[in-house]
Parts: sequence; C-alpha cells; structure tokens
Amino acid sequence: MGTEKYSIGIDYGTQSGRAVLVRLQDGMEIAEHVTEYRHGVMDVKLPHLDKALGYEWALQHPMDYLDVLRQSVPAVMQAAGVEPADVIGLGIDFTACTILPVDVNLEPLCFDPAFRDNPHSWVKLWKHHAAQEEANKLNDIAGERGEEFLARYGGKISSEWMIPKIWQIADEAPEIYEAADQFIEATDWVISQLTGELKRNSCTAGYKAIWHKQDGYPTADFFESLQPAMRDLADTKLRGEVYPLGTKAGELQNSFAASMNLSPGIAIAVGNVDAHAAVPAMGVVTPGKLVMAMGTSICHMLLGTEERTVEGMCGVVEDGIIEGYYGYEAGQSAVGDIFGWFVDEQVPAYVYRQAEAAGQNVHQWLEERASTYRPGETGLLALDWMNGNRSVLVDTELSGMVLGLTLATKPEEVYRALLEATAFGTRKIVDAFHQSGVAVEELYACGGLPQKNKLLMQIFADVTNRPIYIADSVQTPAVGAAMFGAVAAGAEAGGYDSILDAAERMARVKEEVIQPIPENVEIYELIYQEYNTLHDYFGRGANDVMKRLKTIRSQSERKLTVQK
Ligand SMILES: Nc1ncnc2c1ncn2[C@@H]1O[C@H](COP(=O)(O)OP(=O)(O)O)[C@@H](O)[C@H]1O
Ligand SMILES: O=C(CO)[C@@H](O)[C@@H](O)COP(=O)(O)O
Repeated sequence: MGTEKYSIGIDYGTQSGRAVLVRLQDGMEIAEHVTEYRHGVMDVKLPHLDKALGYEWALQHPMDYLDVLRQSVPAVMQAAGVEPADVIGLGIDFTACTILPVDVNLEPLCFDPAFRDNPHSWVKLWKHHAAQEEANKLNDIAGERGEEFLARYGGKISSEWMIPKIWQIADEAPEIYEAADQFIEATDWVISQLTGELKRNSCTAGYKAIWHKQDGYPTADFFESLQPAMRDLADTKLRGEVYPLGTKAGELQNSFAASMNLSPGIAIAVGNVDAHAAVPAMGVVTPGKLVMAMGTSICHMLLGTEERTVEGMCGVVEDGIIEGYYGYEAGQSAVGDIFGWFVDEQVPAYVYRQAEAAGQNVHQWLEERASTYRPGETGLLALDWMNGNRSVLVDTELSGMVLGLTLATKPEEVYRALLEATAFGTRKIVDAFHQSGVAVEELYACGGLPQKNKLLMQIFADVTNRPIYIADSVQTPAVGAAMFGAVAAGAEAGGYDSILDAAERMARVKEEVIQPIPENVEIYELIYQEYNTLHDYFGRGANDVMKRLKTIRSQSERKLTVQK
C-alpha cells in the first residue's frame, strides 16, 4: 500500500461515460478513460425492434452504464498503475433528469422480456421532450391550485423533469406504471448496483422531482389531481429517504469489485448530477460565481444565501450543490448540439474538403474563419432554441431561427451567429439571476466546449461583460464526483470530512482568465437588445408561429402515417 490515496469519479454524459482516477492530496488527474455508449441516444427506435419511437423521444440502455464501470474503471487502474488498496472512494455524476422504472429487485423493466418492447420501460434521457403535454397540464393544475413549489422552479416544471416523465408513462403505458416498483434517477440506479441498495440523492430529488428538504414531495392530493393512479406516487414509487450529497451510499460489492479492479468495501458516494458535481471541482464554494458546464447543453449553477424567486430558473434547492447555501440551477437545452447540428447537416462539401486539407476538423475550420469577423459584421442574429428553451422561458416547443441571411452569407458567418445566439441565451440567464438579487459577478466554465472553442469563450465574455475562469480539466464533473467519493470515505480513511475541505485541496482552474473586450461589449449590447426583442416576440406569446408550425408538422406526420 502506498502513502498517496486516490478516488475514482465517473461522469455519465449524453453519449459516453468517463472515469478519472484522481489523487486526493492535490486533485491531480492521474488517468482517464472514456467508454462510448454502445446504444448511444435511442431517438429513432429501440435496439431490437423496427418500430419508430415518437417525436421528441430520447431513450438510453441501462447496460451501457454498467459497461462504463467494467471498461473505464479497470482501464484507469491499469493506466495509473496504482494499488487497488490505495483507491478509497468512488463517486459518480450523471445527466439528469434521466430516469427508469425498476422492479422490486432494482432490475430495469426494460430487461424483462415481458416489457422490453414497450418504449416506456426504457431509460428516459434528460432530453426526452415527449412529456411536454403533461408538463403543460401539470403547470396549469399547479398554478390553479396555488402550489407553492412552482416558485422554487421559476414558475414552471419542465418536461425534462421527473414528474411529467412519470405522468407520460402513467398516461400512455399504465401497465408499465403499474409494474414499476419504483421510478429512479439513473444516477441512483448505478449507485444501487454498486452497493446493493437504493439511496436517493438530494440533488436529483430536489431539482428534478419537486422534493423539498422541509416539505418533501408534493401532496397526494396534488398527484391525484394529475391522475388518480398517481395519488400515492411519493409514498410508493418514489419512496425512501433522500440523502444529502457526499453521504456514503454504501460499500462496493464483491460482485463489481473484481470486474472493476478495485477493492471490495470501498466507500461509494450517493449519486450526483454532472453540472452540480462540477461546482466544487472548480473551487466555487461561495456566491457570485456562475459555473457553466458547457457541452451538448449548458447548465448554469450558482450559490446564494437566500431562497429567491428567479424567472424561469430550473430550480433552487437548499444544500443542492454545496451544504449551507441555496443552490440555483438554470440552463440551455442545446449549445454544442447546435454547433454539431450545423456541422453535420448544413455545411457544404467544400468546407469539409478545405478543413481536411488544412488538417482541421470542421468546427476548427469554421471557428478560425468566424474569428476574423468583428461583432455585428455578419449581419446575422439567431435564436438558440433548436432544442427548445430551458431558461428563462421553459418551453420545449420553441424552435431555432437565423435572421438576416442573404445570398452572400457564408457558412462561417452562420456558425458565428449560432455561437453568439448561445451567448445571448446565457446573458438572459445571467440577467434573470442578477436582477432578482442573486448576484453574478464572474463566470466559471468547464466541460468540453471551453477547451475546444476559444472564440466561443471570448464571445461569452463579451456578451455577458464578465470575466471567465476556465477549468484546468476536461473532466471537471468527474473530478467533482471523485471529490464526493473522497468525502464519502472520510478523513480517517485518507479522504476528506467535507466537500469544502476537498475543494480547498483538490479544485483547480487555469491561470489565464478570459476578459471582456470593451469595444465588443458595446456592440454586443446593441445586438443583445435585438435578441431580446426577438426572444420576447417569439417566446412570450406575441407570435406563436413556432408552436403553430410544430402543430402543423405533427398533423402532417399523422396523415403520412395513415397514408402508408
Ligand atoms: N470545436 C468545437 N466547437 C464548438 N462545439 C464543438 C466543437 N467540437 C465539438 N463540439 C460540440 O461539443 C459537444 C460535445 O461537448 P462535450 O462537452 O464533449 O460533451 P457532453 O455534453 O456530452 O459532455 C457536441 O455537441 C459537439 O457538437
Ligand atoms: O440538465 C442537466 C443537469 O441538471 C444535464 O444533465 C443535461 O443538461 C445534460 O448535460 P450535458 O449536455 O450532457 O453535459
């Protein structure tokens, strides 16, 4: 056994899971490994069945999550060459709200041949948006009943969250609702597999399942007003105590230890959410600092000392990120996904050829050319709602838009407009918090995007007029998860007694800070006013054309199906 101790953090993303082995003394990442999910995001069909899934569906395969444990963990152990006895804890973070129905043995219903042909038995990924109708009805009913919880979620519960997703199951597949012993977050399910028992965590319960530290879940009356079958949801299919972040969920079972090349019995922390785990990993343990986990989407995380009402935030949860503070979350449902869509679906062949000749990927090629434009020079303005709007409008039925196109418009100009649109979306969120009394003084960015796209980060600094600190790690949420693993292990075992202690020793950001450029700030302020006008016009009901088009689209879709 060596003198240095380590912890493992696993970040479960949208397309892959990544494990990192972290040294506890200083937070150094010793080794990392990525496992792509074999089944990725299932938004067209189930793996074994040639039947189309519905519009806006997004499912995952639970086996892919276990593959990450069995592939990435032994891979980091081998790469690092550390003794299993020196790894004292493990924590995970996950996309959320990503949920699944399980039976009494915590087996996913989709593993059962009796249920696997029913898409509702599978994991509903965070970006499954097909429960919008239920979310709309829930918000109306909660509003009419004067439910106090609405204010804690910015006035609206999103279709991405747990209760609309469960209600969709109860609506469309009552047999699955009935058969489910419990509905659980994927993060809690993976932990239950490692330890052998289910312990729900306070972060997903608080932000995604309308759970409150003092009040618990909404009342049975409220659930009954959604659907009579759901009356006892809180006491039955969501039952069980909810544990704060950093709690030891249990110990690693023998059955997993061998395949992961870890010692059985090491401390396993309760599950966590990707963006939330990233906050202490960037050393953010006080208010005023907005952490942006920037990848396919952006989650915005902020600490405050009071519970405030902020328009369109995803939620405020006491101790939801760091103990002793109110943790605030907001978000944009698509960011990297928008740039990815443009590169995959909208770029002409000559761009691909030139990028290849220059030894660049298409993003890099577009970024390099887009950087030569000054703010405003493209004459374009876009709305970043290709996957709906999570904050501040909380409406998945909105869609994207690019204004100002001419016959001379170049691909790199549209790319730049899309980068700018996502920055304007973040600016709306920053303003919503700041103007509601939850201060935002500086920004902290982690995730894949800050490392990949410098122009994007400069635009974010210019549009928000705030400095941006960048994580000194590509795997920040995983490092945060490892920190919580070390807290679960405790100081006596070589870990830490609190997340504050862990953050003091392990958190890291890059020295270079991205500062706003005053002349860019000035021009972007003008363009942001135009963005605001479009935002309110299309997003607040003055012109519901985006929704009407979606309705026409789904009506046409139905006719086509009938004609077939
Ligand atoms: N150079 C780039 N500039 C902007 N976006 C990029 C670039 N390269 C990849 N992307 C986008 O980044 C996203 C992946 O981000 P990442 O943080 O790695 O993943 P995740 O969100 O799954 O954690 C994808 O949506 C992809 O389209
Ligand atoms: O919504 C949350 C967290 O609350 C995220 O898990 C979700 O946006 C997915 O994040 P990624 O884009 O995969 O980083």
